[in-house]
Amino acid sequence: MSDAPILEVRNVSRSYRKGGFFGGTHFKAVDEVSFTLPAKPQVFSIVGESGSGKTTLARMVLRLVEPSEGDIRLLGRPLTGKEGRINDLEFRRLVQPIFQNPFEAFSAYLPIEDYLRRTALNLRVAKTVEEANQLADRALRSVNLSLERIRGKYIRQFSGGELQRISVARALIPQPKLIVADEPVSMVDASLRMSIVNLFRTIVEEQGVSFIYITHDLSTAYYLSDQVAIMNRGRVVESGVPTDILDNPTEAYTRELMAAIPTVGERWSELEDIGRTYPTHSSRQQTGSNQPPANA
Ligand SMILES: Nc1ncnc2c1ncn2[C@@H]1O[C@H](COP(=O)(O)OP(=O)(O)OP(=O)(O)O)[C@@H](O)[C@H]1O
Repeated sequence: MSDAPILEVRNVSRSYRKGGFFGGTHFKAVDEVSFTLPAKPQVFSIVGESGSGKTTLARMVLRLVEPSEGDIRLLGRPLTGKEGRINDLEFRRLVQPIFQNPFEAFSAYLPIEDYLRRTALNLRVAKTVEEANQLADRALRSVNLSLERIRGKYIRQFSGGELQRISVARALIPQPKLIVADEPVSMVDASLRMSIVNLFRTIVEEQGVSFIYITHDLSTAYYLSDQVAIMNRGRVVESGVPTDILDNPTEAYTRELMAAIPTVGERWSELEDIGRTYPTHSSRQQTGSNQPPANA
């Protein structure tokens, strides 16, 4: 296995224009952000309020938006620029997205199995339909589904939670190194959120895939992550392991974030419940238990 970090984000900024063409000003949606995902697979969460720059940062890592300044490297190789840039096909095999709305991730007119097969063939990780079927089935099985179970079905025949699990399966088809998940559970029924979040953890541990988990939800970030970065107005204001950051926030903004979210009372009592029912990732590491909660 290569020792190169999976991802290095170095002093990355993205500017946009605000206001009219005449008299408008530029502002930085992302302002000199740096972080590293080491070679060892992990979940890195980026947490912040709406407008803090999380999606812009995710889109730069996904190469959907060009940084105005700075440098992003995947496995030591630049994502942008001319020298040694990873080509598009290779990039899409290495890095896969999961978006907020699973209903927008698939065509309404194509049976899901066709979509998954096409993903395998387009990414050239399968040469034949038979191989594509095998890859799709393997990916579906890792999210507790199978090709058999989705055969002939269209998106309207699935719930949001099932469809988001299929989005995870789609992302797993090329066996990527990194999945960038932007608010992946915010549109999923609350009762199913933990099962999807637990799935991410299992995928990290069993398949060696790293995750960037973008969320405004501190409780799932705390539970799931190896590292957390708190974003405010385009900047990372605090980062580290979740117990250090969220149990002893040093930044006023982090404390505000914990206090200002409208559902905060429920959130943090929910977190205490999570702690009781589901040990956090770091407490699991301490006890050596790797088991997801029985009811997740
Ligand atoms: N293409 C764009 N043109 C102009 N401004 C933009 C563009 N994309 C994002 N912005 C602005 O950049 C800032 C950060 O937006 P971004 O979507 O990255 O934040 P976010 O933290 O992901 O918020 P949310 O959770 O609401 O998606 C916002 O002020 C947004 O309006």
